Amino acid sequence: MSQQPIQNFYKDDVAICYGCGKHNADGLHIKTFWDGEIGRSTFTPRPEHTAFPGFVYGGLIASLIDCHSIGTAIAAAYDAAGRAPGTDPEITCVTGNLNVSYLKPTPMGVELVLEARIKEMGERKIVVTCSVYAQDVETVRAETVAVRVPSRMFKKEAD
Ligand SMILES: CCCCCCCCCCCC(=O)SCCNC(=O)CCNC(=O)[C@H](O)C(C)(C)COP(=O)(O)OP(=O)(O)OC[C@H]1O[C@@H](n2cnc3c(N)ncnc32)[C@H](O)[C@@H]1OP(=O)(O)O
Repeated sequence: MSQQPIQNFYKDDVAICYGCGKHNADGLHIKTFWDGEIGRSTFTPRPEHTAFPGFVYGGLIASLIDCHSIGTAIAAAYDAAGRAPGTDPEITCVTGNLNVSYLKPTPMGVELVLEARIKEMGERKIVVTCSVYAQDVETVRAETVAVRVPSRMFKKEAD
């Protein structure tokens, strides 16, 4: 298991994503630990992340899956290239498609565990599956299409 989350290797000037940017003070700070096979993440929803009494808002869960799956895709792509994360040329992805199935209501008050796996590793398209567990019960399952893009896509025109 990597000691550092892949998000620690995102360049400082672009690390402002609401879901996973280390420089977004109001963000969720989602962290992805890749062990060569599975991307793991944990998150404990806060009271403001409630949908209805006792259960987690689905949009929050989709956000967790989104950034964790993109992080898993990026970490796996560095692995597939035989390179350490953060080495140049930088590998960057965005979400092309995010498909989420809510299998059961997800309870508040417990740590959620996310496990993501690579289903397909293409030149540009990386398909990632992700399950969310609450106390070992799978409550959500998703499939994400991560698309590799040039890192300049993250820069503003003026930069
Ligand atoms: C490290 C620092 C990071 C730092 C930054 C950290 C980022 C955290 C990211 C959080 C995640 C987000 O929320 S990202 C924000 C939300 N997402 C976006 O805004 C993306 C908006 N969409 C786009 O920009 C574009 O549509 C792209 C880049 C996704 C694709 O456009 P394109 O570049 O023209 O792609 P194209 O050549 O047609 O296709 C390339 C391959 O991807 C597939 N593909 C393309 N689009 C899709 C799609 N929507 N759904 C399924 N599959 C698709 C194609 O079938 C093809 O597969 P094949 O033929 O190769 O097999």
